[in-house]
Amino acid sequence: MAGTTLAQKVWQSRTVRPGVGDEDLLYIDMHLLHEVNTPQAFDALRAAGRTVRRPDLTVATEDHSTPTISVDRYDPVEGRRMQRTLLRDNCAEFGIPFHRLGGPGQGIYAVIAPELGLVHPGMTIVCCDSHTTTLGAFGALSFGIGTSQVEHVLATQTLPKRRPRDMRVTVTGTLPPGVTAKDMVLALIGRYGTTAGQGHVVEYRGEAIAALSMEARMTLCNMTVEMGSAAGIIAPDETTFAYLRSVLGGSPPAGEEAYWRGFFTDPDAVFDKELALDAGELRPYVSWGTNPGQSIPLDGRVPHPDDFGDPALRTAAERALSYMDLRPGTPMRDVPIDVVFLGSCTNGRIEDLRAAAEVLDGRRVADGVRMVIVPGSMRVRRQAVAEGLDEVFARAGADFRAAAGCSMCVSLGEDRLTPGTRSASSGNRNFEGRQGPGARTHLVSPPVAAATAVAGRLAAPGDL
Ligand SMILES: CC(C)[C@H](C(=O)O)[C@@H](O)C(=O)O
Ligand code: SF4
Repeated sequence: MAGTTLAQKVWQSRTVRPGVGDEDLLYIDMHLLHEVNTPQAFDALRAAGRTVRRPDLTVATEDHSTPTISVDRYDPVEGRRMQRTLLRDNCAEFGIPFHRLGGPGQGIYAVIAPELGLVHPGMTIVCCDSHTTTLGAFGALSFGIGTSQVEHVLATQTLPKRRPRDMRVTVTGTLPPGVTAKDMVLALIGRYGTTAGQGHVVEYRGEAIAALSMEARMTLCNMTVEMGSAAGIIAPDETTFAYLRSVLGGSPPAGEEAYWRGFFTDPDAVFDKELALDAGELRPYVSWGTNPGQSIPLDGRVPHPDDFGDPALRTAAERALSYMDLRPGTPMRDVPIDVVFLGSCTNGRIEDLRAAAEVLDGRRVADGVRMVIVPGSMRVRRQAVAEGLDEVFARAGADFRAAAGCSMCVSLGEDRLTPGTRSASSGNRNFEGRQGPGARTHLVSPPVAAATAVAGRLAAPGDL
């Protein structure tokens, strides 16, 4: 019999009842909540007269619709105020720990969970958010769920789920300097498409993965969902254990680390699908279209719809070029940018801010360009200030926000772009209207975001 994959090992260890129909009943080790998509779940819970089964395994934060200019800024939009009030009240009623805007542990759910030491190898983690895949970087099985599933997990701490298939992406070689995990994942989706991972948990392995920091691994797993995947996962190694020791404040409880070390793929395990990538070949990537798969190297040119053999891809390219107002053949480096956004659960962690600061140090954001930097969490913000990055940003003329949240990654709060504005964003989605109706988004890495702000057009640090 073939060996077992990492994802299957976690799955098997968390199955409380196999084969409920075509689904297994999984135990959920950590349930994260934010203000979007949760009020209805609490209403349903109340209506059924139920309580929250394990409030101690549930953690809430406000992140999506919150202001970032200051932690106590009044939000004039009633719907947004209401959403936040409901989360706060629901958490108080059911005894769920809640991280209020500006609180020391507050930030984007996927950024704070690892910082708070809530994410360990072998866990099952869910949240009402597609980018929950981020946390697979720790060797956990971590996936997004819908509102009715949120209710189920709140009530029972379990979730019926069909077992996903196994896919593996092997990344060999070494990333060239200035090329990041963001470029790796944009290249992967650009090459294999936005449905390549459908129905699969994607395990990343290979020397290029082993060389990545935890932050970079989170970037990679974060965008794995943009490949259509159910989850991304990376086997824990010394890098993982060192991170866990640092957030847990010393050594983990006795026996814990030995348990974590059991979560790896057996050498003879068989995957349903395998892809490969050579990190050594990669360059900075940038999206030109309206889905993350429409990405090419920054030194490339805007493609022509006729370049796509598949009629569906051709039609999508035509539509994207029209929305993005781009002409085929234009060098990507010639595309001027109005706004640069650095932040999000993809690239709003301390390493991302450091990478941008390195580029911005001693330089200025170009005239007519606005650069907004939003920390992924208050902890990230404190660390950035401790390292003096706030001063680098201020000297460069960038706007480093006081409060943490999703901000301009999505336009659910007051941070949004006006129609026709073209942005370089370190987020993960470039869908039509993502940053505001009619706004045009180019996905980039943090160093490219910073270099673009300085150049006023899409650029890599080497171009400055
Ligand atoms: C609002 C939320 C449900 C959504 C998600 O599921 O990912 C958002 O975070 C996003 O990135 O589009
Ligand atoms: S930062 Fe962006 S991608 Fe991440 S949870 Fe918020 S809106 Fe979604």
